[in-house]
Amino acid sequence: MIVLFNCTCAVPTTMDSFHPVPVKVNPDLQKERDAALFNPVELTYLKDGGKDKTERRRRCELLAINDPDLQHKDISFMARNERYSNAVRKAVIIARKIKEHRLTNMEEKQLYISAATQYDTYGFGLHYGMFLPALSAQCDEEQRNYWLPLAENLKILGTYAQTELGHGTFIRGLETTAIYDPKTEEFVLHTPTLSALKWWPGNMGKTATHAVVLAQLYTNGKSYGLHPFIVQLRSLENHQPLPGITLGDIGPKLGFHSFDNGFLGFDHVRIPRRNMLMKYSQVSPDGFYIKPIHAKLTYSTMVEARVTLVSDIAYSLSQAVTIAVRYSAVRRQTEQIKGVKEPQILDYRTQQLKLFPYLAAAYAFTFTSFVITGRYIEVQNEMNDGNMESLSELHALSAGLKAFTSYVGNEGIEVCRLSCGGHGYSQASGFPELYTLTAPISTFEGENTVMLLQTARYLMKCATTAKRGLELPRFVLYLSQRQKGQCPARNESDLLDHGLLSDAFEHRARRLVIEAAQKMQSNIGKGNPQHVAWNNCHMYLLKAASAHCHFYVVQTFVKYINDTEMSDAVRDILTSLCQFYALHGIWQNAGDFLQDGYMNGNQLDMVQSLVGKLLDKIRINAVALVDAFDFRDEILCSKLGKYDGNVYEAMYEWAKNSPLNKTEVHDSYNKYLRPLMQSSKAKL
Ligand SMILES: CCCCCCCC/C=C\CCC/C=C/C(=O)SCCNC(=O)CCNC(=O)[C@H](O)C(C)(C)COP(=O)(O)OP(=O)(O)OC[C@H]1O[C@@H](n2cnc3c(N)ncnc32)[C@H](O)[C@@H]1OP(=O)(O)O
Ligand SMILES: Cc1cc2nc3c(=O)[nH]c(=O)nc-3n(C[C@H](O)[C@H](O)[C@H](O)COP(=O)(O)OP(=O)(O)OC[C@H]3O[C@@H](n4cnc5c(N)ncnc54)[C@H](O)[C@@H]3O)c2cc1C
Repeated sequence: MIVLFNCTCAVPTTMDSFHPVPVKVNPDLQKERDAALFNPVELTYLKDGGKDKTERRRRCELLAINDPDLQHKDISFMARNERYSNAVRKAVIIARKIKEHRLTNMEEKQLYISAATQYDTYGFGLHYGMFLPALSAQCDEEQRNYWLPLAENLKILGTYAQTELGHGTFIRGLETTAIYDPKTEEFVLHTPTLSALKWWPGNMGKTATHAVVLAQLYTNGKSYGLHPFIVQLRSLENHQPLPGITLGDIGPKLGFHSFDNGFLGFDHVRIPRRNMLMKYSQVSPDGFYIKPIHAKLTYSTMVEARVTLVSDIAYSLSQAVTIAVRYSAVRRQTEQIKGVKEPQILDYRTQQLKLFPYLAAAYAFTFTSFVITGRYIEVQNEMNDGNMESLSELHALSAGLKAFTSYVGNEGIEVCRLSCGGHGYSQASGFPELYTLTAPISTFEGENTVMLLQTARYLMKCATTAKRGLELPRFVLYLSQRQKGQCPARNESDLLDHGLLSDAFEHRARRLVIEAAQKMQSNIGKGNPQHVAWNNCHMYLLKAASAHCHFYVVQTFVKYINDTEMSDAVRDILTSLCQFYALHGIWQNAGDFLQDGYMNGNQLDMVQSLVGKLLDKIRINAVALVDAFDFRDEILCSKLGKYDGNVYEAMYEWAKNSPLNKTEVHDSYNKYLRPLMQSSKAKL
């Protein structure tokens, strides 16, 4: 009874509709599309950066979606071994097809990969996501010329091995050592304790042949801290671990079932001196150490990854709201008037209050990801010219935004799942994979609390700089400006003003940053050492960092609408969405706006009333807003979020494919149930 589930044949698509023309669209969904006040394709073009970019994206996605070699049964029906094997099989095909389709541009490659992997992890995720970036960023020219062609042509497969069993956050505490031996001009890599085993790196358990390993460098008897080394882990002949190397898979996890997160131990493994990545720091043949121009350049791979994760979260949250909004438009529940059709659940205010904040956040985070990616490229160019001035700023911004957006994203995906009732719990909904793929973003690439505290650390320094009247970078300039007294809103229409809303978030961020700085000062004033004062002030610091990020997102949303050309209809709906994002944020954090008297009870009443009124405006356009994300069914992988809205038919077809339905009578009947029931003497 098993059928190949993902084999949806491509039906010709028109320019405006990326979706195959369905035989029958659920009438409720059609009604929503007909009633929308803007054309979603215009918003799609805007989000993609232009009509030609949308067309290019669609072409890349269709190349993968229509490829018979990439089809397989639904991963929900696969056991872990099969899933791992399928992910590796697909990764190999993807690599071949990228060449065949001549996809040389990085963006096109990524689009193709993400369409080909659908809602599973990519079998070479760490190779492309961290190994190659680490080599690009940390190799000197000679090393680049040697290693990059090998890695780019998949002659070697890599991972990024930093975290250990005993330490993930506190990387200065990592225990793996790399001791230089000038006699042989080699480093000796060693795992001195159980807690020093590398633990977690993706694709390390079974796939990788090489790793960028982060280890404590010792030369001439002195310790110089964490440095990156490229190490061969497995034979290129038979894939066996090399002598002195212990490798394995760390076992099943909450999700990431297709991924071989691994462990790795070294027993005095020797590597050539030039396997230390030497762009920023070097060890000469006689063991002389040359230090980098900035102490934290070793950490740059993580900064790049955190920037990427903001886009990843925006993408996942957009998928979640697409599923939940479409489903809420076709699902009807609870008769209100006897004999009259039950309402669409999307009409319930509570449903709107669950979904629309995350719909707005999905757009807000998408625009934020554009800005932070742009800033990353600028700073990268400065750094390539030897100017490290903005590295701290980029670290603070990327760490904070990765944490802020992933908290909201994880929470949003779970709320979307809950909003779909029982069906949200089925694998058919797509939510279990979406949730478990996105959940660890709050942990990896820097645990979220720790990341927000890094942002707070930077903000505390800025608060001191501002107090001294010295210049601050653009994104924290507001800290040197004076508080503006009370919120000037007199009526609801004032509260819809984007400038006023952005000012409110600015005021809150500045107040909370200054408050945290004062708390730190008074704690230190009481004689506490810095680290004790820091711990005592965690609750203020976390709030300050979070408020700063929230302000950054609101400000970015406002600026995007002000600075971007768009039709009046699209501007109108994005304006409402931005107002809603900001007003809902004020309503949810009312205490912060009331605490210092910036807003009063009357203004808060108006905020709440506007949140209610904006629900109506978004309600009419909700389906069009999620259609504008432009996810094909093959990418969304959800029976609840199907473009045609024929949810029940799809769920029934999907359930029939469950492996338990292969036979009418399951083996366990003859093995267990029959003996139990037939041996029983008990009378009915
Ligand atoms: C990810 C995209 C891949 C896409 C592929 C998709 C498929 C694959 C799917 C999933 C892939 C998952 C991949 C996951 C990988 C990982 O998780 S890799 C491991 C990540 N680990 C971490 O992020 C560790 C977090 N910890 C740290 O970064 C640090 O320990 C720390 C918390 C920042 C503290 O560092 P340290 O103790 O050294 O520093 P401090 O004393 O606190 O601070 C000293 C000063 O340095 C500044 N600083 C810290 N970090 C940076 C940085 N990165 N850049 C610049 N400056 C930095 C810090 O603020 C201090 O500054 P100050 O002295 O001026 O105040
Ligand atoms: C799916 C997945 C994939 C991964 N892939 C990789 C990979 O490819 N390569 C790799 O090297 N690593 C990888 N990791 C590891 C990951 O980077 C770490 O788990 C992460 O950095 C968090 O570190 P930790 O586990 O030590 O958490 P811990 O630091 O032990 O966190 C536990 C708790 O302690 C709190 N805490 C810790 N320090 C502080 C502090 N200073 N102040 C306040 N609170 C604190 C945290 O907030 C948290 O609540 C992966 C992890 C996962 C889950």
